[in-house]
Parts: sequence; structure tokens; C-alpha cells
Amino acid sequence: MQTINIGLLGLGTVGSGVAQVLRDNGAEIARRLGREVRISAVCDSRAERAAQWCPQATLVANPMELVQRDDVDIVVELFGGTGVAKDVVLKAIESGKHIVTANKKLLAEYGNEIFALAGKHNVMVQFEASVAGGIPVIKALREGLAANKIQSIAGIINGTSNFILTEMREKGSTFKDVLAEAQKLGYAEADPTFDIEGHDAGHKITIMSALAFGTPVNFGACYLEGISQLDSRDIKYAEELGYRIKLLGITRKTEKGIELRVHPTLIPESYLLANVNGVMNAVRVNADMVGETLYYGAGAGSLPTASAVVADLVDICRLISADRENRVPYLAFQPSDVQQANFVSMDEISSSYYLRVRADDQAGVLGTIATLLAREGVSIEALIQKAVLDNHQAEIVILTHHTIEKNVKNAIEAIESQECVREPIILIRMESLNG
Ligand SMILES: NC(=O)C1=CN([C@@H]2O[C@H](COP(=O)(O)OP(=O)(O)OC[C@H]3O[C@@H](n4cnc5c(N)ncnc54)[C@H](O)[C@@H]3O)[C@@H](O)[C@H]2O)C=CC1
Ligand SMILES: N[C@@H](CC=O)C(=O)O
Ligand code: NA
Repeated sequence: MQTINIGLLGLGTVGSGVAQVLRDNGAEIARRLGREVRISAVCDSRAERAAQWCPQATLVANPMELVQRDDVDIVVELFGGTGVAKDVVLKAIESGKHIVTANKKLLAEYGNEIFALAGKHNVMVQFEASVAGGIPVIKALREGLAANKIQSIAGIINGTSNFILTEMREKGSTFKDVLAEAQKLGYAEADPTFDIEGHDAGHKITIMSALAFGTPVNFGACYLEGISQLDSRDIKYAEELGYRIKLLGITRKTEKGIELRVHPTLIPESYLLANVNGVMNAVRVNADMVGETLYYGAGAGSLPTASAVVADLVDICRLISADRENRVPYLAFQPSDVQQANFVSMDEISSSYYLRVRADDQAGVLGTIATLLAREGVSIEALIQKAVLDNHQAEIVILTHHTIEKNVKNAIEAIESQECVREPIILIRMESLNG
């Protein structure tokens, strides 16, 4: 049986998972593939990891050397980050090696450069593990939905944030404790700021947006707002109103251009997405022919992510001898048909909104707020006084109908300038998930 040799960069959470999958399921994979997949060389600054996970492989100290070795057919990059990882991926491509990576930051920020170089050297770059871990959503976008014009994608695509939100809601745990737990379980990024400030979800929705709409990757166009500032009161109030708050990555093609954004979002509790809990991810795609499809599974963790990495290895092994035109294009569309697009600014997006206002508990306040909203054309779906506080203040929660964000922001500015309003107003976007 022919052997395909892998050079593995990184034996951390995901890399050790890849070693385990190939060790435990290698025979099953060979039965599917008709070839044996073997890790021939590894690189990790923690040399003991290599002895533990890949005793049969050659330990190579210099990653630049590893990616040029003759006994490496495919390079699997699981270092993370955009420093050494970027340099070694570019060097591997120049050396004619196919690439598998789980590194969404690298692809969202440097994907255009990487895919251009890969095209020049006729090598494949596979990245299923980079978005929604073990869920085959890249496969769905690049291949399964190829007959469709995609209209929108909305996804829970950061396992760490979803784990934190779930534990806070279900157990009343504190943000800090749950984040530490997510780090211990191997879900969080090396720098967990990327998880909680929305960057990681931004990297992932940027990649999916490019695949869906046939544009270059454009992380700079993505609006980012994470969960670190979310107040547990809003989680509670949302629940009382029949909603859950989730960190969503959203991209949508509209008449104005492409919306690309990440932010906490109120979702009606009856929706499937609202019931995706813990580290699980889910991606909902709306497309013109098939309608709505939903992809659900583990979005992080050692073995689920490794499952996606190894599936990419299988794909490459199958296509290794195929002509360029018989391979799946990097960004789902032929490189010559990948086109720049206009991205919609946040002021111009249309959504409905949850607003929380803290104001003096006195006659006329509700009327003033309603008047100032109406002046900007923002119509109210519900307005509820949630709590009267000791200091003669009240908390008012407002749900608006769909409107342009600029209008809501103008109204907020006017309301905040009223003497009776004591604190900045909390704004959380809502998602009806229609198209
Ligand atoms: N942990 C998860 O659940 C998921 C991670 N990913 C991505 O997979 C990649 C790897 O993530 P993890 O395995 O969690 O990270 P990790 O931090 O657990 O593992 C990285 C490993 O690479 C080694 N390493 C890094 N730079 C090196 C260098 N320059 N020279 C030698 N060794 C080096 C480290 O010693 C470490 O063992 C990242 O891009 C991450 O975003 C993607 C999906 C899920
Ligand atoms: N840190 C990421 C890991 C997977 O991409 C997450 O929490 O989702
Ligand atoms: Na995936």
C-alpha cells in the first residue's frame, strides 16, 4: 500500500489529537483511502510531546527544515498565530508541499497571499478545522452548496464564548472562572482575548464570507464585538423576554453590499441556534435553492478538531494526482472569478435591537424615551420597566422593530443627553434569522 508522509508542526491540543486519530483509526482510514497516512516528521519546541505522541517520527528542531524534507508530502500546520506559522506555510508552499491548517487567524489575515502562492506552485491548501472545529462546514460551503447562491450565514463559531455564556446562564458561574475552565479544557486560543473579544469568531466568519460570496478574505471589514462587556443582567432579562444571548458571526449579502460582523445577539429561545450550548458550534446557511441548512457539532477540542484535520489529509491524498482544474478552488470560486465587494458599514445595517436604559424613576421618563426613539423613526415592539432600584432609578428594557443602526444610535445619543438618564445605554442586536 502506498504511504503518504506527513510533516506535523505543533503537538499541542490539536496536534496531539491528530496523532491520536491516526494511531487509533489509521487502519480504518487506510481502508477508505487505499493508502496509509503516516506522520514521518514532527516539530514542537516541547520535545517531550514528540516522544509521547509520535515516537516513530523524526523530531526536527527547525520547522523551516521540516517543510523542505523529501520524506514530507503534506505539511500540517498546528503552531497557531501568524509569526513562524506564516513563514513556514509560505516556505512549505514554495517547496511544493500541500498544506493542512487549523489556523483561522493566518487565513483570515493572510489567506489571499497564501492562496495566490499556492496557486502558483500548484499545491492544495485545506482548512476544514479552521472554522467550527470538527463540523464539515467548509466542505459544505465549498462543495455541498455549490449549486446555490448563498444569501446569509449566521453561526455560533467560538466554542469558548459559547461555553462561557452557557455556564453563566445555567449555573450562574462567573465569567473569569468559566474562562479558566475553557482554557484548561483546551478550547481557548493561546491568547484568550481572541475568543472573548470576538476576534476568533471574526476570523471564522471572514473565511466563510469569502467562500460564500466569492470575495477575497477581508478581515479588516469585519465588525468585532465580544462578550467581555456583557452584563449577566442582560442575559437574565433576555431570558425573561424569551431570548438567549449568543455570540454570533453573521455575514449577509444585501443590496447595499456584504454585511460582516460578530457581536452578542438576542435569539428567540425557540430557535435551534438558541439551544446550542457549551463548546458546541452551529452554522446556519441560507441559500437560494436548498433554503436553510444547519451544521452542528463540536467547535473546539482535541479530537473533534483533529477529525477535521485528518479529513483534509484524506481529501488531499485523493486529489494529489488530479490536475489543477479537478481540485476544489481554495475560496470555492475559480481564482480569476474571486471579486472584490463592498462591505456595509455598521451604521447602515438593518436589525432589531434590545436597549437597556437606567433612568430616574419619575413621571414622564418613558414618554421622553419613546418620543426620542420615534423622532429617529425607531418603532418600539416592547417596552418594559424591569426593576426599580434603591436610588429611585429604574431599568427600562426596550425591544425595537427592524431599523437602520444609525437611527438607533442617534436616538441613543439623544436619550443619553437627558438629565434623567444616568448611565450609557446598553445596546444588543437581535437576530430574526430571516435570510
Ligand atoms: N484548540 C482548539 O480547540 C482548536 C484550535 N484551532 C487552531 O489550531 C491551532 C493549534 O491550536 P492548539 O493545538 O490549541 O494550540 P496549542 O498551543 O495547544 O499547540 C501549539 C503547539 O505548537 C508548538 N509551537 C508553537 N509554535 C512553535 C514554534 N515556533 N516552534 C516549535 N513549536 C511551536 C507549541 O509548543 C504547542 O505544543 C491554532 O491555530 C488554533 O487556532 C482550531 C480549532 C480548534
Ligand atoms: N478557541 C476556539 C477554538 C476553535 O477554533 C474556540 O473556542 O472556538
Ligand atoms: Na470545520
